[in-house]
Amino acid sequence: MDSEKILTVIITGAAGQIGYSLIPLVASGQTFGKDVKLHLRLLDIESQVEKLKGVVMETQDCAFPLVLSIEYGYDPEVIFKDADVGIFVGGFPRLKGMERKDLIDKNVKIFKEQGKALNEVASPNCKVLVVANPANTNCLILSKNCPNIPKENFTAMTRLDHDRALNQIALRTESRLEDVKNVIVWGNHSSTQYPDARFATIKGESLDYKGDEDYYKGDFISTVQKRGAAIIEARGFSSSMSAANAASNHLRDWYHGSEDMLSMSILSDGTHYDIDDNLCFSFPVKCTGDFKHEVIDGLDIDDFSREKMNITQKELTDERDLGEEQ
Ligand SMILES: NC(=O)c1ccc[n+]([C@@H]2O[C@H](COP(=O)([O-])OP(=O)(O)OC[C@H]3O[C@@H](n4cnc5c(N)ncnc54)[C@H](O)[C@@H]3O)[C@@H](O)[C@H]2O)c1
Ligand SMILES: O=C(O)C[C@H](O)C(=O)O
Repeated sequence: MDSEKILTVIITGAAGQIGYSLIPLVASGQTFGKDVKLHLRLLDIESQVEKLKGVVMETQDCAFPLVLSIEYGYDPEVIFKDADVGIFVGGFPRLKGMERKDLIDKNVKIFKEQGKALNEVASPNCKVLVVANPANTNCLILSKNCPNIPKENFTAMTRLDHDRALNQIALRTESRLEDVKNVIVWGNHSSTQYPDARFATIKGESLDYKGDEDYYKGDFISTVQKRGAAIIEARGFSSSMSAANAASNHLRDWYHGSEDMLSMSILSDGTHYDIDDNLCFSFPVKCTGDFKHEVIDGLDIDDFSREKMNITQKELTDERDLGEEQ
């Protein structure tokens, strides 16, 4: 008989909006499967522990059969113990009037401290997904402070942008979402990202990119780039249901593997698409199962795309340099 599969999964920022949508996806088995039992470890800051307690009570009341135990608290060295998977949702939010630099300053401190705790107490095979913004730079900082865990175990979330791009193409071409494949989001999870529809397919046939080039080089890109801001404008809060869904999709496909071309932000090593090393950059990837992924190399990069990739690379380089000043 196979031994029971058990994962210890930590979620930071668990008292927040995304946490509230993400916990049921993970705990119900939608993320890792119905045959994987879970120890849930939930972290938030000290002032939010009472709220987190309420979230824990609700999670208990869902009576999820897969959940073996739940622990919660505000000390990363306690909560990160033996973690197999870390989902980093908690961070300092951008407040009115804050510059990007202020946001990076605040989050560098958090991700340095959490990286050190992860390094000390998590499983050395721990797999990481960073959601909290600035997600790519937070992920880079986390990994730099966590030398015991291999670099390929660190990812940041551009899956929401990827899923947004799929949806825009389905709407534009009046296709079913399940028929649209092979979009790519390059670069940063920010308004400089480059959503690239050149290789997209519908029911296995190439998208008519050339026939609608003005749209795919124009409104398509800006709609996906600005979708997060449009949701904040409409809802008064940043995306949380769709962000939690994307986090779950990212982890599901990373764990189980997928036939699809997906977008994941990973730590660059300088060998893919002339992107510098030492950045957390979103690439087209193939997930091969058991938390393994490979960059899909060899796609043609035309002048238009290179220009877009350079813009987002420059932003990531600037963010990294700002972070390193701390
Ligand atoms: N990558 C993406 O696609 C994507 C999409 C949507 C939102 N986001 C980002 O995800 C993050 C969370 O969004 P939300 O809507 O859940 O925000 P939220 O403000 O509702 O929740 C964030 C939670 O994090 C907690 N927190 C703050 N500092 C912490 C720390 N040091 N340790 C642990 N917890 C801490 C807060 O107390 C709060 O409970 C934000 O940074 C947001 O910008 C990313
Ligand atoms: O929180 C934000 O700034 C937006 C969020 O990252 C999103 O893409 O919805």
